[in-house]
Amino acid sequence: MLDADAELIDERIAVTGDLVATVRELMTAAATSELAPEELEAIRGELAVLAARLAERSRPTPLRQHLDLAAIDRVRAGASWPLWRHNPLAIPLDVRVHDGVASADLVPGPLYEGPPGSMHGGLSAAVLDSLLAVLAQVQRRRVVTVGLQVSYRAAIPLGAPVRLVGRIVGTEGRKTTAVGEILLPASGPGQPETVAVSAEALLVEIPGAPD
Ligand SMILES: CCCCC/C=C\C/C=C\C/C=C\C/C=C\CCCC(=O)SCCNC(=O)CCNC(=O)[C@H](O)C(C)(C)COP(=O)(O)OP(=O)(O)OC[C@H]1O[C@@H](n2cnc3c(N)ncnc32)[C@H](O)[C@@H]1OP(=O)(O)O
Repeated sequence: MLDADAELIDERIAVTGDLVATVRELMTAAATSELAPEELEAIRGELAVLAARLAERSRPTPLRQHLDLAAIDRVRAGASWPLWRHNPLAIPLDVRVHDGVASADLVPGPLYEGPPGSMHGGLSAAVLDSLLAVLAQVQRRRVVTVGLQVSYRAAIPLGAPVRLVGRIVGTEGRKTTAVGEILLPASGPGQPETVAVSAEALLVEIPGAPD
């Protein structure tokens, strides 16, 4: 690949990431705005114009940054992995892997609501699945999830920080078992974090290099 092509791809990845981050802000603003209905209708018209403009040239699926062998090396050297940066429907996570433990910080926003005031269980499952799949992929295994068992132990309030952690507990042939947790902050100094959600994933290696 020519340097100029690589630069263009890097620029597209960066600019689309920023665009999608702004779209996420827009999604929250649209869902929660209490402006007058006429104003909402006017804004909808302006946004429809922008959506059509973006769609003038498009690809079939979202832009995706590849967690390929080179990116895996960077993550193993301490860089975080910006998971789901380019898909506004997914919850973005900056995943770090240190000493075999994957972690990410998250503040559940208003759009993550399931039961009133707390995070939707399917979304909790999705973020843990993503974290554990990345962790397996960082071991240079191209995997898909074939099973995910989730236990919901405490509600996750919206707007407050939580921490995701995950580690691999077993590998047998093509199969990797990994466990993860969503942790609520300690209530005070010296207090433990509370496990709000725990999950165990069974991941199976599929042919091909990680990408
Ligand atoms: C929107 C998604 C985007 C995904 C993006 C991916 C990467 C992005 C890049 C970097 C970031 C990475 C990840 C983060 C993002 C998201 C990832 C989330 C992960 C997922 O969300 S991924 C989607 C859901 N996932 C599937 O779409 C899998 C469907 N599935 C199959 O494609 C086949 O099932 C396959 C090919 C896996 C195996 O098929 P096969 O024919 O090659 O092999 P076989 O059947 O022999 O299974 C081999 C051994 O696994 C055991 N085994 C199989 N299935 C089992 C089950 N359900 N329970 C218990 N054990 C099971 C067998 O018992 C045997 O075990 P044993 O060897 O001991 O007999």
